Amino acid sequence: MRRLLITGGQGMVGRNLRAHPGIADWAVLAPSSQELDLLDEAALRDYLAQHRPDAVVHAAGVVGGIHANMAQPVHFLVANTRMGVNIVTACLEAGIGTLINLASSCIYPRALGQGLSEDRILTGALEPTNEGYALAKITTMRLCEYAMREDPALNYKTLIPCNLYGKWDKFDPRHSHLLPAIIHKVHQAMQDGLDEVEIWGDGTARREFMYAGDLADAVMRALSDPGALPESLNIGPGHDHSINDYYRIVAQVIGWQGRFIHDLSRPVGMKQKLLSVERQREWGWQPRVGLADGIRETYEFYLQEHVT
Ligand SMILES: NC(=O)C1=CN([C@@H]2O[C@H](COP(=O)(O)OP(=O)(O)OC[C@H]3O[C@@H](n4cnc5c(N)ncnc54)[C@H](OP(=O)(O)O)[C@@H]3O)[C@@H](O)[C@H]2O)C=CC1
Ligand SMILES: C[C@H]1O[C@H](OP(=O)(O)OP(=O)(O)OC[C@H]2O[C@@H](n3cnc4c(=O)[nH]c(N)nc43)[C@H](O)[C@@H]2O)[C@@H](O)[C@@H](O)C1=O
Repeated sequence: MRRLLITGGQGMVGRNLRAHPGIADWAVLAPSSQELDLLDEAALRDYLAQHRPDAVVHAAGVVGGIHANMAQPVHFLVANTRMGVNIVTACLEAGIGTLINLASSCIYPRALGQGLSEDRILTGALEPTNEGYALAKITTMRLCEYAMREDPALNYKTLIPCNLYGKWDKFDPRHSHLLPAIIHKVHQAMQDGLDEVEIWGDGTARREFMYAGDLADAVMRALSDPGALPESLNIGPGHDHSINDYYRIVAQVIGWQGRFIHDLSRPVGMKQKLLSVERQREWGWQPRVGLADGIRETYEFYLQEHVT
């Protein structure tokens, strides 16, 4: 059986990948950061030499929502750049032919708003609230492209997902992305009998969110024929909603009937970042899980894992 190393195998994306039915075709290596610290170049080299994976999915990273990114730009830039450079160079050294690298829609110029197509990366200034993280992601993506330029036999391909949510998400408000934050806030309001929930900003900014189980499906498909992938490929539903819409939809799914207020002192970040899914369509794939269903699944997970 072919061996697959999933970095970040204990994280949200990694756990969803390990739960995908197609993973049964692979012997999976999913070390935690304690077992394999990707910041430790020598340990990574030894690990690859010992375990000799046939392919690698790079889903490890220092990841968080707008608040975490703004609070720790040094950590987000340094750790993600080091991890990215280490995994790509170690894979090259170990002679691994297939690497699926995960970037993020925040690598696009902030002013574009919508129709973010893969050829527009590095055509304008980045969003300041996550610039450090975006620079790290761009560096790793470009490194993959340079590696393929030097050796066209390699498949070091980058998937660029939109914002994600799902099982194994982080719900702690210090780290969370928008959707898990809403689930936590609305659930807490319901538990505490509150009739008000606070939205950061005026709620008119827009975000594209995809269920992490769908990203796992895209990664599995990428692994099944990495040669068919372009160098970089956006992954998302191709439509977005306003922040206010997400709050309304979560409240509906959870069954909370209070009202929303806006805290205009909170950060808003990009007004819109909607991916172009033209290449994704040509690739012949699209996400399947609708927003209300995905939120329902995520809320069930939250209730099982996070509420005592
Ligand atoms: N969540 C999102 O909305 C989006 C995520 N992405 C990308 O998808 C990928 C996965 O994100 P997600 O699953 O949400 O993130 P998580 O925070 O859930 O998981 C990240 C994983 O990275 C691992 N990790 C962190 N530091 C190290 C290290 N030094 N050495 C080894 N492993 C480390 C952690 O391992 P451990 O738990 O063992 O410490 C953790 O399990 C990232 O590249 C992210 O940028 C892209 C777009 C959107
Ligand atoms: C995927 C991408 O995700 C990150 O970018 P982001 O999309 O800006 O992050 P976010 O998911 O935290 O959404 C934030 C939007 O939502 C609004 N908002 C309302 N109320 C809450 C709230 O309660 N929490 C949060 N976090 N945001 C809120 C908030 O005002 C803003 O408009 C990158 O840093 C980087 O990690 C990355 O790659």
